[in-house]
Amino acid sequence: MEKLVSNWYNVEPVPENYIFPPEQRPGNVHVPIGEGIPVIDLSEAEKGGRTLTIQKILKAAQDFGFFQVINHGVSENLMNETASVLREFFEMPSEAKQQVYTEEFSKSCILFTSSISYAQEKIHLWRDFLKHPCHPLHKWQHFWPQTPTRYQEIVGACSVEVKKLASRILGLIGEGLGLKSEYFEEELSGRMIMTGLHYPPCPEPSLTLGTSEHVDADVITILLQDEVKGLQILNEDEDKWIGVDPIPHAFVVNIGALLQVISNNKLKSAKHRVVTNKSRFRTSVAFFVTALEDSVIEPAHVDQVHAPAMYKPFTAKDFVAKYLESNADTEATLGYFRA
Ligand SMILES: O=C(O)CCC(=O)C(=O)O
Ligand SMILES: [Fe+2]
Repeated sequence: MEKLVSNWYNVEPVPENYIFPPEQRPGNVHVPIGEGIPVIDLSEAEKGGRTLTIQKILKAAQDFGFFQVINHGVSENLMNETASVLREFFEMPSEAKQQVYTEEFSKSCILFTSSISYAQEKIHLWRDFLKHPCHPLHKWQHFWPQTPTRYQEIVGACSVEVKKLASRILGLIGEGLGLKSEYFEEELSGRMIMTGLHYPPCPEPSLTLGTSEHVDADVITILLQDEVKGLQILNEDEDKWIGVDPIPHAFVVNIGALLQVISNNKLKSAKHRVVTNKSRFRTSVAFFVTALEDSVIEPAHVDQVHAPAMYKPFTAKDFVAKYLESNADTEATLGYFRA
C-alpha cells in the first residue's frame, strides 16, 4: 500500500528506480499537441454521412492508429460523473483504498501501482491504477469498489454506454474493411476491461514516465481522459511524439494489436505513452475491448493472390500467454504469430 505513488509523490529528487534510461526518457523536447490526429463527428454517420464517416475512421486508423470521437452519444453528464468518481476513488484516504489494494493479480478487481510486472520491472511508472472487467456487467460489477458509494452505479452505466459505442465504431470499421457489420460481435469483442489511471504530479517529468511506450494488446481501446495533457502517440515515420489534445467530452479511440491482425496490417496499432507533469494530477479511464478467450484471431477476408495473410491464426488466450511471457511486449508477441 505504501508503494502507491499517490501516497508519497511529493519527494525530491525522484527515487532512482523511477528514472528511465536517457533513450527512453521524455527529456525536455517540445511535443506538439493535436497535429493532424483526426476528430470525427460520429453523429454525421446517422445524418447521411455514413460512407464519409467510415472513410475518415479508416484513414485515421491507417495513418495514426488513433482518432478522437465527438457527438458519440454518451452523455456529457455521465462522462463527467465517471471521471470524477474515479478521481474521488484515487483521492480517498489510505485506509479506504486499503480495502481494494492488492498484489494478487489474479483477483477480479485490483488497485496497484506502476504495472502488474512491478516485482520484475527495473524502472517503475509514475502512476497508480485500478483495474477490473466490466462486461458483461452483472458478472463483474459486485467485485468493484464499494466506495465512493456511487462508484458501481456510475461506472456500470458508463461501461454499458462505452460498450455500445465500441460496437458502433467496430461496425463502421468492419464495413470499411468489407466485412459484415456484425463481424466483431460477440466473439471478437465480448470482453471489456476498465483501467482507471491516476498520475500524480512529478517533480522531474523529464526523467519519468506515467505509462511507458507500448501498443495496446486488445481489439480496440476507448479512452476518457480529463483536461490534463500527457498522452502522446509516436509518429514512427518521423520518429517524433505527438500529444493528444484533451478535448472536453471526446473519447480517444485507438486500434489494438488484435485489430491490426484482423485487418491484416491495414490498420495500425500505434505506440503511445503518457508523460507526467509538475503541477497537476491526471486521471484517465481506459476501456479495453477485446476478444473472448477461445476466439480465433486471424486476418479476415484475405485475398491470397494480392494480399497473403500476414499472421497465422491464434486464439486470444494464446496471444495473452505470449504477451505475458514477453513481458508485455506487443511487438514481440505479434512477431511470434507472423506467417
Ligand atoms: O492514461 C492514458 O491516457 C493512456 C493509458 C494507456 O495507454 C493504457 O493504459 O494502455
Ligand atoms: Fe495504451
